[in-house]
Amino acid sequence: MINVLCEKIKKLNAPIVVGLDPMLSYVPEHVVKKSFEAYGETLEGAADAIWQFNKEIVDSVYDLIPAVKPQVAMYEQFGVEGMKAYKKTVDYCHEKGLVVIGDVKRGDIGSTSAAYAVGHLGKVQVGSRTLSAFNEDFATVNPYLGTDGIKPFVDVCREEKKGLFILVKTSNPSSGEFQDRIIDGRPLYEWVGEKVAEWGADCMGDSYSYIGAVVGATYPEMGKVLRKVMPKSFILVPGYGAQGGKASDLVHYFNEDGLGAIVNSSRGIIAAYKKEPYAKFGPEHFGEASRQAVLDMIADIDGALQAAK
Ligand SMILES: O=C(O)c1cc(=O)[nH]c(=O)n1[C@@H]1O[C@H](COP(=O)(O)O)[C@@H](O)[C@H]1O
Repeated sequence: MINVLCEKIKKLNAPIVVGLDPMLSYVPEHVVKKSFEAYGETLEGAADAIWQFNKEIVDSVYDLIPAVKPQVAMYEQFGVEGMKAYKKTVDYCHEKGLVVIGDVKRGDIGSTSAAYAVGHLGKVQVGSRTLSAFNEDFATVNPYLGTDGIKPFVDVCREEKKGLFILVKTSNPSSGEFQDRIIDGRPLYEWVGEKVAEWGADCMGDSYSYIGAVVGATYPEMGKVLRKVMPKSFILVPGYGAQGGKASDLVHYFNEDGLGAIVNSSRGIIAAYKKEPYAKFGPEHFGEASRQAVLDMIADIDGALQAAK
């Protein structure tokens, strides 16, 4: 799947991923109203609203982008109905030819990680049948438990030709509390980055490992160092847009081949219609607002990469 991701990025000249993080407050009133009329003010009504919202956004942008990243928490808050909307979203994005990065941030002791890996990336044995549950192409994983928490995910990825993005340096303000602590003379995030490179070393696609990393856009100096620590790891870069990351900050996350990183924006794209300069589209045309925001993001990142050459 890492090869597919690289090919799509090259073909579209768009190293970006649209984060499908649908809070109910981002869904325009006319969409919510319709879902509530059909299902009432219930968890099912909310789940239907976020699914209808996602569908229109995906229909509006799928031809411009290689991948989407649904964030499971936004669905999970609506319980089982929300998780059904998550699964519908994953399947619909696949129908549209998109690579799906399940932002599930899992990771536990080995046996539990194995179950997470099977549920999200692999197949589960049910009597005589082998069935897919969520079936995303990549998953985000938390490495805090160490190698035996990661290995079951790597094993499933190898078997299924899927991939991981492992948290190395996160974009949030408190990420330094632990991640920047100096251990044996080096920050923890560097140790984790080195480990990601090691875990991914025998998991190579054509040019990149399918065991990738997450490094936030909000720490560009650290991103520059981590690019060198993990030269073959694809880096998922969240934090562009709503969290303040700028295109010029991101150029060092890429390798000289122009690949090696994929930049996420969630709120900046899906809630574009709520803010300038996209408010002119109005809530009725939120999909068109998202499309324009995607076009602008692609041009912004391309401009920064060209300027850095
Ligand atoms: O793993 C992630 O995707 C992630 C890691 C990180 O360090 N920071 C981060 O913001 N994310 C996710 O990326 C998305 C960012 O959303 P926006 O800030 O709206 O673009 C959310 O789904 C976060 O959960």
